[in-house]
Amino acid sequence: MGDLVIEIEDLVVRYGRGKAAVTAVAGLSLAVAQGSVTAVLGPNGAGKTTTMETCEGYRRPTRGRVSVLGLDPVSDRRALMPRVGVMLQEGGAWSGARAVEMLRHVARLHANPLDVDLLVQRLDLAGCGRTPYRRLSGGEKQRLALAMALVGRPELVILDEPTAGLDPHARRATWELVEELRRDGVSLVLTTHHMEEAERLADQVYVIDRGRVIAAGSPSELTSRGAANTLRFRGPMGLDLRSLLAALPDGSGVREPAPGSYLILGKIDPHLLATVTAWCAAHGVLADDLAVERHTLEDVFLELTGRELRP
Ligand SMILES: Nc1ncnc2c1ncn2[C@@H]1O[C@H](COP(=O)(O)OP(=O)(O)OP(=O)(O)O)[C@@H](O)[C@H]1O
Repeated sequence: MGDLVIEIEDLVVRYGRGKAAVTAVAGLSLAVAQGSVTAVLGPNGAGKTTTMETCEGYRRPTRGRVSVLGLDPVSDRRALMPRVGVMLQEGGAWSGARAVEMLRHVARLHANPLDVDLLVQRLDLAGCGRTPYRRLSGGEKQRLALAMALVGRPELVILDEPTAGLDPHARRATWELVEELRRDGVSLVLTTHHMEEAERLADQVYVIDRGRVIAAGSPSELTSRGAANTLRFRGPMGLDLRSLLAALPDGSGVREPAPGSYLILGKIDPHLLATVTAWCAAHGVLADDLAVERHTLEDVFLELTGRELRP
């Protein structure tokens, strides 16, 4: 691993005090290597935003240590500002200002900004360039926030759910931009609850749940841990999972993540496939859409927590 641009050690962040206190981050450690893309993947409320805000200097750790580009995000905030591009979930913009004017203003604050016109074109912001911020659509706000994070050519970019609410076209444009930045040597951290996004973009993924890291590794390390494949089928809801599990080899798992949607985890081989179809035949179940698929990060999360990544 090269130099670290972010180091978080045993971070605890609590909101409120006493009995009403909420522990949003509960002893989380992670590291971001220079020039890499790191994804922080977790369900709603896992503590992703709180962790990112601590790196951005907006929150103080209740306990633990956070270092960004070797500096303290709170006390060295001024020194870090020009070097770190931040995209918040809420955009952080002025309601009456026009989109492209805002971007030009932010560009002027930086010594060596990107070409604003090019960025506007890449993020498809030309059509709404004269629209006041408060009138932008959700997707336009997201794209503008991304442009504002990138315009100063930061060394490190922190993106909180950069593609939430974007249509597939805008999502792909964002992914391509992230890939280009990485090629240019920029370090990126992004939070997401989309496993496809983490799988496609990230060199390193931290899966977090309830304020803690529950698994970490490259996407292929994570998905090849435990089960390599997943068998899926659809059938009537509420099948007897215990009976099905009893028919399967030791080490297999059976879940019904959504009503009528079944998932079998474990060593998926021809014998197991035959066992499942035989069980279905014996129980009068016609298995629809039966498919063997590569194990995904979504499956990893389900295996580790018994819950789904997305609500
Ligand atoms: N200002 C606050 N005051 C009290 N509790 C808070 C505050 N901000 C967040 N929390 C709580 O802290 C926990 C973690 O929230 P956080 O926003 O960091 O999660 P997240 O992983 O980013 O979630 P999401 O994917 O929904 O954005 C949640 O239980 C949330 O309700």
